[in-house]
Amino acid sequence: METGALVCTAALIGLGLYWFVWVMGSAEQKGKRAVELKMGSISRDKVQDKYKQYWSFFRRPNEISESARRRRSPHIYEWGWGQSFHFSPSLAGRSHLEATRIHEERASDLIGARPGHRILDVGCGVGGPMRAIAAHSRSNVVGITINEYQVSRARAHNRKAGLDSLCEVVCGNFLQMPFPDSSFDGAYSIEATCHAPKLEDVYGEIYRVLKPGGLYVSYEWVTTPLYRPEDPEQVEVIQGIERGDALPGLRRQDEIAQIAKKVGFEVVREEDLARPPAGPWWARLKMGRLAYWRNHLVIKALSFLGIAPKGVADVHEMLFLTAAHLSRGGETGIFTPMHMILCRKPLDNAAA
Ligand SMILES: C=C(CC[C@@H](C)[C@H]1CC[C@H]2C3=CC[C@H]4[C@H](C)[C@@H](O)CC[C@]4(C)[C@H]3CC[C@]12C)C(C)C
Ligand SMILES: C[S@@+](CC[C@H](N)C(=O)[O-])C[C@H]1O[C@@H](n2cnc3c(N)ncnc32)[C@H](O)[C@@H]1O
Repeated sequence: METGALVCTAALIGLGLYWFVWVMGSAEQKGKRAVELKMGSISRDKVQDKYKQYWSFFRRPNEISESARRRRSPHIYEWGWGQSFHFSPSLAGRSHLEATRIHEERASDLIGARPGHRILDVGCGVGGPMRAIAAHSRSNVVGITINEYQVSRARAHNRKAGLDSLCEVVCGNFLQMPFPDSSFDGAYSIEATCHAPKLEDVYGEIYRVLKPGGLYVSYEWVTTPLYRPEDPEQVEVIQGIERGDALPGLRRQDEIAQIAKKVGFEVVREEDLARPPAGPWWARLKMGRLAYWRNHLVIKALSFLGIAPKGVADVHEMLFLTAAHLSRGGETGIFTPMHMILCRKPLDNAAA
């Protein structure tokens, strides 16, 4: 390349990086530097290995190690999406942040969280929902996540938001929770229990730690009755979602209540919150198409310059593809990430 062209290219990359890293900041925290971009709790030199391990998981799902599962959630989510790792119906005249908060407060209202209550957040991520619910209900929220990096992020965000007296975060497996029986007044899970290989295992644990009479609400990722497993195009979409989001396999909508009942819950209400008149939850993914390309180019440049760890660009590309599968699943109505189920642990009859 000629010297002039080289200088121009370098200047363009430099300007682009400056604009993105210092001017744009993250989805939720303007001014945060993209150079802080790292892959959850994975050290920078291991990102590429973990990316390969991630794909091999789909060939040998039973062999994935505990440490690999702990490290699956990438920091790209927080950087590109915000502190709440879930979808919400879009609302006319409201920002994504507002729509997200409203979707979270709805869960809090459904379980009747109030001051003095001890509420469990199953699979709490970096705590976006936990802070919204604690602030809205003034209840004490205890979150559990298997990802150590998320625990430290969630605790830091709680302190920063001045909510650390109401919010507590525990590192642990929601299939074997370190809590005594009947120790919570209510519980919720937002787009997290889809990670459990067997839903009855996590629902059984939630049932155990809830007090009799306590309510539990979950927003589940499921295929809808519109899904036709004999249609190869639809299968490609559903498998793309499962692969891209490291899921053990999506459940059918009609399986959820059966499983809840099987572990002992009474099912109070069930509703797909994505159905009209709800606005499309996937709109946010579609609207960001330009932004994906911008992020992609910057990540490529950061990797090339050695600022971002190797493998981030691969993860980003995989997420880009996943976003297309998710949007398609939403548009065709064969998939929903917000099948709401509200359950109650029956009152202890023996004690009555
Ligand atoms: C509930 C889960 C996570 C759901 C979502 C929070 C994430 C699913 C797909 C993710 C993303 C896709 C595209 C990325 C984009 C290419 C990048 O430039 C910026 C980040 C994305 C928008 C990213 C953000 C998080 C998701 C929407 C699963 C794990 C059960
Ligand atoms: C998509 S994120 C949703 C996070 C959060 N509910 C939110 O909406 O921001 C899924 C969460 O489930 C957690 N998770 C997955 N498997 C888990 C397990 N076996 N035990 C505890 N947490 C788990 C992940 O670490 C992550 O925090």
